[in-house]
Amino acid sequence: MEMLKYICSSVGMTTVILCLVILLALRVIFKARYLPPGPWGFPWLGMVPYFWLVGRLDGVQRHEALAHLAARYGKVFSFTVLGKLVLVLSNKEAVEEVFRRQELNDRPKVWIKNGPKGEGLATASGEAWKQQRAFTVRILDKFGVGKPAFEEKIAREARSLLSVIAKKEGQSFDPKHLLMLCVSNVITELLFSTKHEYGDADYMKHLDAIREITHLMGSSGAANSVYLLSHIPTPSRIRLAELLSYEANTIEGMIKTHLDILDRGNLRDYLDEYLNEMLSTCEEGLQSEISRENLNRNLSHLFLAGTENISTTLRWSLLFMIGKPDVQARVQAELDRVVGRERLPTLADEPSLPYTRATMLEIQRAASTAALGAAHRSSRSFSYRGWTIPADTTVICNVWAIHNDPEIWQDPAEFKPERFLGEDNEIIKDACLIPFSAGNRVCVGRHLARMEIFVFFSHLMHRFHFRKVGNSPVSFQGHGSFAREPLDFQVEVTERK
Ligand code: HEM
Repeated sequence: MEMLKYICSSVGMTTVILCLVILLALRVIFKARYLPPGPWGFPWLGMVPYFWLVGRLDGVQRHEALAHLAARYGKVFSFTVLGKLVLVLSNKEAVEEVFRRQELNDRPKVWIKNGPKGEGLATASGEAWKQQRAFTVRILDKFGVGKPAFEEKIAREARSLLSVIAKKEGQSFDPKHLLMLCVSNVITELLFSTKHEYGDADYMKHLDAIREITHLMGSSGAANSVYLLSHIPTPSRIRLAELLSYEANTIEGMIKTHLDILDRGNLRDYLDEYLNEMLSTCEEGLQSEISRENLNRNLSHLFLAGTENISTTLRWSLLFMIGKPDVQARVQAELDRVVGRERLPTLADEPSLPYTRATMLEIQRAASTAALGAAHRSSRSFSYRGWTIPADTTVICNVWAIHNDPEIWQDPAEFKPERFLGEDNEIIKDACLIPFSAGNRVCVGRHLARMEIFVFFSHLMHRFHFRKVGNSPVSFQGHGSFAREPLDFQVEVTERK
């Protein structure tokens, strides 16, 4: 009784609160001893105010802010955001080692209120991810994606692009939509056996929606992984849900058409293969994650990733070429010497084109289109370099920081293809390049991406000379961390004879 009275008195209450605060502080300090170093941040909010302030006041992008923190706290550091622990890897070896671990195979849970249901390959975790990944790798392999036989499909698109650009001689134009369309035709043919014409205004709107989805996904970021916050109807979240529903409905239309005419003896594309697999597991009475529920999102992720990342890399490539005319001239001189003017370049020429290859590697380094990769989540606690990383930690690979690390690259802000060439003009194989991330969830489309970048870039350089419009200097400023893209720009072309 006396004890209770003491606790209720103001002195007692202050003592109890003080003890609780000390215990809490000790717990935080004790836990932090086992974590990689990092900034403390505010209670619960963690580093949110910091990112918000440097973003709003100084225009610093998320990947740049994380690179500044890495310079201070180390290439493996941690902090909290909205009560969640975040581990940031800014070192290639660390990414390769950590992302190889089974407990890092998951993605953070993301809630999009009123968004489409189901889990696609890029966002799924656990068994849903494992099965969809294995299925996708098998089907891409079956269709020869990334293998020499697939080259002609890409080259056909590249030739169509060349004829459209040839008509633009004498005018300035923004290459964004043209590049998106030719790249998207490669992936839509693979997924749905469909293609689109260059003048198709409705499809252009669809491609613009895809770009907007990518940017809104990136900007809504961490808040979408906190259930209560993700349900606050901000204008960008409402817009994102609208766009995702529109996109899911478009894909649903394709699924229905495919189902109506499905011929299980003649599977034409990825969607046919998926439907066939679904029906087979159903007939055998097996439980599977290759399901009607996941199909729509799976197609969406492949379409989105297969269109946005490559077309953005190609936009960067044209920007670097108009900003660095000397590099463009050297690429063209090499193409002329090795390929000649009578035919277009092919993949078989690639080994004999070291400067062109080095230029493509430098484009990928300097562009870092997937600047922060895609976040992983630890499903269990794990030890790494003596630290104990708890379950439910978000783990990020800062691709941009690795590609701009002054300890690895001399003058990282400079565009210099030579950095990828050895003394005998051979490509330096073990360069610290990681555009597709690493480990078990490494980009599933990387072979296709490398092939497309070579075919489209070499065709464009072989056929046209690209130059900037006007006298102002070309800006290599990028924006966005989820899909880092250049600011809009215009080009002019001259056909090379
Ligand atoms: C320049 C082009 C590309 C870049 C820079 C790129 C980059 C990346 C990165 C950094 C990741 C995250 C890997 C991780 O979680 O650690 C990723 C995942 C992914 N990419 Fe790509 N990508 C490109 C092209 C493509 C293409 C053409 C496709 C479609 C075939 C594709 C489909 C995917 C998918 C589905 C995932 C999720 C894989 C998973 O979660 O298991 N990407 N990509």
